[in-house]
Amino acid sequence: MYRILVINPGSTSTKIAVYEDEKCKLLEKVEHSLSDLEKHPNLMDQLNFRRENILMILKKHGFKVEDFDAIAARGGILPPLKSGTYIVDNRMIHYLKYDSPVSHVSNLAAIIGYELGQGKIPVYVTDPISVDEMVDEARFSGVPEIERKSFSHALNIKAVCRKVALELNADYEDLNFVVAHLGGGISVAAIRKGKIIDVNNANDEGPFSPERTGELPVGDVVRMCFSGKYTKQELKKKFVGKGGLVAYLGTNDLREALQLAKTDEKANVVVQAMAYQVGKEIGGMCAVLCGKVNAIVLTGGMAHSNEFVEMIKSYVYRFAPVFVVPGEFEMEALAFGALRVLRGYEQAKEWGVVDEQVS
Ligand SMILES: Nc1ncnc2c1ncn2[C@@H]1O[C@H](COP(=O)(O)OP(=O)(O)O)[C@@H](O)[C@H]1O
Ligand SMILES: CCCC(=O)OP(=O)(O)O
Repeated sequence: MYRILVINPGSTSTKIAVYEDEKCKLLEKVEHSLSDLEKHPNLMDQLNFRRENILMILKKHGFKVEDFDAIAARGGILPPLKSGTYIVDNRMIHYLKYDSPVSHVSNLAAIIGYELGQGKIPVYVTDPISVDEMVDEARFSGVPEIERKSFSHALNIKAVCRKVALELNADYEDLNFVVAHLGGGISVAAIRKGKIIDVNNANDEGPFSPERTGELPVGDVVRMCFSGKYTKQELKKKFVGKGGLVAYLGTNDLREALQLAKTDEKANVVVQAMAYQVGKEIGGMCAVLCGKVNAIVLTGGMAHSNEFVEMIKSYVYRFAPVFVVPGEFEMEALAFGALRVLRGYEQAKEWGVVDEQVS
C-alpha cells in the first residue's frame, strides 16, 4: 500500500487529501475569505499561510509528513509542457519561485511539497496548469509579439472528460468535449480526441470569474495603464484577484453573490452576465470543434450551484448534451498520477528535458 499526501492550493481554497492506493482516506477543503487573502497580497507571502493550513489538517487527523510515500502537488505555471506526471526537483522549484510568468497560487503547491518532503519523500506534479496541446491556429493573438498561452485547469479538465467518457461507455481519445471549469478561475476548453486543442488563458482571457476580469477591451486597458492612476502591481491585482465578482459585488463566493441577487437587481445582472460570458465562450469552443461535440461538461466549484448551471445551460443546451460534474477531480488525478509512478507503471518525466517541452 502506498500513502500519498495531495496538496492543491486554489485561488479561493486550499484542498488537502490523503490517499492509500486508490482509496481517499481524507479530503478537506479550507476555504479562504477575501479578508484572509488580502492579508497576503503577494503570492510568496501566502507560502506560510497555505503550508500552516496543510499541517493543521494533517495534525487534526493524526498524520505526520514522514507517514507518506509520496507527495502529489498541483502543477503550477511552468513553460509549456506535455501532459503527464513530473518529478519535482530544485530546478522546478527555482523556476516556480523566481521565473514563472504568472503569479498563481498553484505555483506554491510544489514548493510546499518539496519543503515538506525535505528530499526524503518524492514530490510529483501531474498535468500542470501549463500543459499545452493547442493547435497552431489557436496560438495567434493578433499581434506577432504576443502568442496566446495555454494556462488552464488541464488536470481537472482531462479528469472529468475521462469520467464522462466512462458514462458514455466510450474511449476518452475517441470523443470531443467542451469543458467549462468554473472555479476561482474559469477555463473553457475544446478537447479533440483527448487533446486540449484550444482553451482560454484562465488568468488573462475568457469569461470574468469570481476574482478575475477575463478578457477586457484592449483600448480601455491601454487607457487605464497610462492614466497615471494605477501602478503596474495595482492593475495586475485589479485584473486578477480583485476582478469579476469581487470588483462588482465585493465577494469571491458565488453563494454570497446568488444570495445578494435575490434582493439586489444589480447583483442579479452581474451573476447572469458571468453565466452569459461562460455560455458565449462555450459556443466559441463548439465552433473550434466544427460543431462535432459529444458532450459539454460543467465542472469546478461553481458547478455545485444548480441555479448558476441552469443559467449557463440555457445558452448551450442545443449544441450538445450537457453533463454537470461539480467540484473537481484534481485530488484524485494528482494521487493517481503519483501512484502510477510509485507502482512502476509510468516513468516520471523530468521537467526541462527537451522532448517533454512544447516548442
Ligand atoms: N457548493 C457551492 N455552491 C456554489 N458555489 C460554490 C460551491 N462551492 C464552491 N463554490 C464557488 O466556487 C468558487 C471556487 O471554486 P473552487 O473550484 O471550489 O475553488 P478554487 O478555484 O479555489 O480551486 C467560489 O466562487 C465558490 O463560491
Ligand atoms: C490559471 C489556471 C488555474 C486556476 O485559475 O486555478 P484556480 O481556479 O484554482 O485559481
